[in-house]
Amino acid sequence: MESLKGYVTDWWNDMGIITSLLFGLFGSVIVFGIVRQTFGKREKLPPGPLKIPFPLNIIASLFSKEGKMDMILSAKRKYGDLVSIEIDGQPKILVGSPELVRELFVKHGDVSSSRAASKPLKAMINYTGGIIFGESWQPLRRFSLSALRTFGMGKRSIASKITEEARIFTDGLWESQTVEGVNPSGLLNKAISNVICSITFGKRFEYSDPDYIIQVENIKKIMAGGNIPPVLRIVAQRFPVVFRSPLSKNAKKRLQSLKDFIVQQVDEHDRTFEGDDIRDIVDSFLAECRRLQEKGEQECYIRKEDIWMSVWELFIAGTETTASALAWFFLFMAAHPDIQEQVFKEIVTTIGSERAPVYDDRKNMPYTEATLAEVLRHRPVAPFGLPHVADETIHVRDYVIPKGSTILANILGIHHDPELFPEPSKFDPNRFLSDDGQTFVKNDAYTAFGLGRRSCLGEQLAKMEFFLFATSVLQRFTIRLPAGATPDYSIGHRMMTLLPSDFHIHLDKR
Ligand code: HEM
Repeated sequence: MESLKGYVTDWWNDMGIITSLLFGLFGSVIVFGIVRQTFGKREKLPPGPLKIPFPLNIIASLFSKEGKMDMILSAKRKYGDLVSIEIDGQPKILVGSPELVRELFVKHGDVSSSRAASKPLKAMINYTGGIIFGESWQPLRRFSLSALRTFGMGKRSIASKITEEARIFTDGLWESQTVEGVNPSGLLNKAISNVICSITFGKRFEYSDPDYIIQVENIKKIMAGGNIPPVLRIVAQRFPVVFRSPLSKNAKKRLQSLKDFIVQQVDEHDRTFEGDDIRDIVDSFLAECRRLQEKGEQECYIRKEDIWMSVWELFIAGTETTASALAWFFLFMAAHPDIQEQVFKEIVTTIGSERAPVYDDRKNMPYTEATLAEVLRHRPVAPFGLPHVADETIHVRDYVIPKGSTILANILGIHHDPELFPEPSKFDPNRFLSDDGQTFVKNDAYTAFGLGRRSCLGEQLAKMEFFLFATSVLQRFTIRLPAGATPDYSIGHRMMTLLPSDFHIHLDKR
């Protein structure tokens, strides 16, 4: 018995020494880590607000008074130009200076240009991405850019279609006006979607067409987050099965309806396809599919059954952005009659009051061009661009951006940085004009269309639409706010676009 006791005591003593050693070693590692983190030059994540772990972040989001936009703007002020932050339960890196955006998206463009296809869309409608979110984005982007040039951007033919759409829109606006004025947003969405329809499907739809109304509404709802409440989005990051549950039923119905509409157009094009008469972008895709098929499957970066995803992305990227830019333009013009008059003066001297505007007119209209740039400076409608994903770990300044991180350009923060744009809250087109007011002057910090190899594919088209719609309306009407109303610059709830809260304007014939 005595010997057993002695054995246990010895063993305990021995273990005590080993345990002490282990504890000592463990403690040293921690102390070393703290010292190294505090004093050593060490790679670290960019600073940012405290990350609240799941599921506490759901509770925090329910009680948070700060909107998403405010949270992001205040993060730049508090933590600087490179911030790590969680949005809807997902970690992101926010890039808040034009130099850093260039460094990351241009200099490190070879490892920062991927995007990740949306999990909800994959789960709900088997969407794996096209030009924007597909894995074969490089050849698809090259091909789409050339197709867009052929059927849209910079071409006189599409310019005249845009001007015609702008006329129909302006008439519609005038006819819809009541004593309370008119909210331009609904008609704008229909008109701008029609421009994409003209380019992709070779036809436009009547604003009263019930099927078209459903699709415009679908795009609007999808852009607003597909009816999925923010809390559910946080949960779904952990449990993607939510996207297959009855909770997502409405969202899925909308997504499927838009998919069916596009697939139907593609099938119709396929049935009537003639190789020597390429009518629009869908025909261009079909012709490319056939060419690739003849060359053999391996090189096939687009298949007929995938075309809908690229067309879908053109609608998603090209409708609400441009429609919101124009909505902000109307609001700013109504709120600043003096600026509106200066734009009108330029319209009268350059275009006159009879001839319809053409895109070339902008070259002689620096004040108008400056006003349009100032709208997108003040309210960049794609405030964080589209998410990029780091393919490799990226070292930038003293920080590290780990492989797989989602990176967003904080365009809104850049455009409201007083160092880059003095008095950023002031709407002032003069910041884009030379001292004599005769020349439009670029500003390198202006990043409304993004930078680098994933910058906006539709920039030229968007600029054409913006100019032609804005001048077509102001040529015929004065815009004003309803009597007694003050301009509301607050931002309507959206995921990726920055659109004004609902507002009314009054039109008076010139
Ligand atoms: C005022 C209107 C618009 C603005 C401010 C705008 C802005 C942007 C921005 C900031 C990006 C993301 C850049 C990045 O990720 O680094 C983007 C991407 C894109 N935009 Fe636009 N956009 C507008 C209109 C349009 C239109 C009309 C089209 C239609 C054809 C379009 C098609 C695209 C596409 C396809 C992409 C993705 C490019 C890629 O992933 O490679 N955009 N846009």
